[in-house]
Amino acid sequence: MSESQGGDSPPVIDGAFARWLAGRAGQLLMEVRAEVGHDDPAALKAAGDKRAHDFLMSELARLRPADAVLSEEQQDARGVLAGGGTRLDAARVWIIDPVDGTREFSEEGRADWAVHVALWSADCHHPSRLAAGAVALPAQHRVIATDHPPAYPPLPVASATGGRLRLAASRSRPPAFLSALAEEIDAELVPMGSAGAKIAAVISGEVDAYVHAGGQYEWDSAAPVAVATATGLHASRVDGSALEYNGADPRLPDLVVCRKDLAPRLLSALRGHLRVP
Ligand SMILES: Nc1ncnc2c1ncn2[C@@H]1O[C@H](COP(=O)(O)O)[C@@H](OP(=O)(O)O)[C@H]1O
Ligand SMILES: [Mg+2]
Repeated sequence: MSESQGGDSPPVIDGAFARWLAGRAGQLLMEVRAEVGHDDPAALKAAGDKRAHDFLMSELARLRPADAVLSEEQQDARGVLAGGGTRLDAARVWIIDPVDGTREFSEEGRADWAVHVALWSADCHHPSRLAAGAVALPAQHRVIATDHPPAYPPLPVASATGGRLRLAASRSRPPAFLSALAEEIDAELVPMGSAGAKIAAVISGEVDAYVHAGGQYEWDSAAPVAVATATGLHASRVDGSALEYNGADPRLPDLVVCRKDLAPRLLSALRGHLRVP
């Protein structure tokens, strides 16, 4: 059931639970799209955000009551949890983005938007401490998750035949240096919405890498980074340092996700574009 929406009853194992939760929120978002329509994009965005957020929050409260949650709508690290303490004292924190690629969600025909559900655990040995994660891509009819990580991506045809690399980039806010970087490594830019959809495109081998800088938050990348890492891909800050989650400040402004073979070349090229303090 690795690409399915999950079964009917909520799974006990966290990775399968993340898949179940993200898949169900995705189904709700498809219903919202059908009900509200695309005539008023702002109304559709607001309705989708609310329906998916309310569903994720109520299911997490019902099925994982002892865990904390970090989401776009609930990011205050100092907010006291039901059992006492704050998110920063919690052993387990769900990092969720009810709709990633909100703009694309509101645009008719676009499939580059996602639901993100990740679990940060103080006990996890990986530097990111992401113990589980799922990315639902409802309009692509798939959910990818850490319980059954997707296979390591094949070389995209262009790369395998010596053609240009393909770099996924934000449609609206690509890093200022990206065009120069792409030229330097002979890559073409592939504009796409949603961090989750872009990382899913790296995982499937549709593109070679996703590079972002200039602003983003933990919920934009936690779930897809959990899946990419479980798949065996490289995921780091653009300076090569580790991605860390559940910080007091949820800003996590940059990242690069790519195949392991490409990481040294991409990080070396990126170094030339980073401002050294
Ligand atoms: N410069 C920036 N500052 C803050 N958030 C940014 C950003 N660039 C991208 N993001 C966020 O990262 C996600 C993917 O962006 P993009 O589609 O442009 O690649 C979006 O999340 P949301 O859709 O959840 O708001 C977007 O808001
Ligand atoms: Mg987002």
